[in-house]
Amino acid sequence: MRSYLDLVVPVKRLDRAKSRLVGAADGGIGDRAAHADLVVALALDTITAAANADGVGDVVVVTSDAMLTAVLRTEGIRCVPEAEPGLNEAYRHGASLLGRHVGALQADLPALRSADLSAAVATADGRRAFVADRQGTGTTLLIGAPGEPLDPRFGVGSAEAHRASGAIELTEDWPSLRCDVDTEADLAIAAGLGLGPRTRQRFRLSA
Ligand SMILES: Nc1nc2c(ncn2[C@@H]2O[C@H](COP(=O)(O)OP(=O)(O)OP(=O)(O)O)[C@@H](O)[C@H]2O)c(=O)[nH]1
Ligand SMILES: C=C(OP(=O)(O)O)C(=O)O
Repeated sequence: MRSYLDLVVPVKRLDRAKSRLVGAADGGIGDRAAHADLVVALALDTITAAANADGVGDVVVVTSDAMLTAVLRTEGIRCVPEAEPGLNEAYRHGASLLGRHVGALQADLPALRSADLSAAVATADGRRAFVADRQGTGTTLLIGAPGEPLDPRFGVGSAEAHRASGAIELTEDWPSLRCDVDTEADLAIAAGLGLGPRTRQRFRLSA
């Protein structure tokens, strides 16, 4: 019987997160509250789709942001503070709190469809595996092998780093799982795929 995959989703403090998206929120540039709301919306749409995916068990968000923690907890989402700063540190900390089969999911996938994530989990089939972002250089999902350390290698060039770590690259066409949003252009592409409801409300469509 295949085990459920528990997921760690990290989110930076809202005043520092998604700096390349400043100005994309409905309030435009200079509206820090609107930017924070957009980051929360991206995370909520990602986490909601992830939590509803077949094959996914628990989801834990690692963040040291008090406002984000309050909002996510209202939605019934488990949050824990960072033990130390840094993205891979956040993944390792979250993984240490979960079961024996753990994955790492980026929090900026606002077009994520549960079916794409389920298909990736099923295709990995218990092997250490990853899904590259749309550009092919970054990573949106890393799945650890059951009982093995997650060993996250996120950051610039993480697709190659995960390949080098022995993770199998999952190459199927799952556009919603590959569409991380770093820039306003990425958001427009995600909008073409179909944004989750919170992000749709917050994104100031400039076109
Ligand atoms: N908890 C935690 N999450 C992080 C950290 N660094 C990045 N993340 C999260 O990891 C995901 C991918 O990071 P990036 O795409 O680089 O996002 P970002 O750093 O917020 O965006 P930029 O400021 O534009 O570089 C996002 O969901 C971030 O919130 C960190 O130090 N701690
Ligand atoms: C940290 C990463 O994300 P991004 O490219 O979105 O910064 C990554 O892909 O490893």
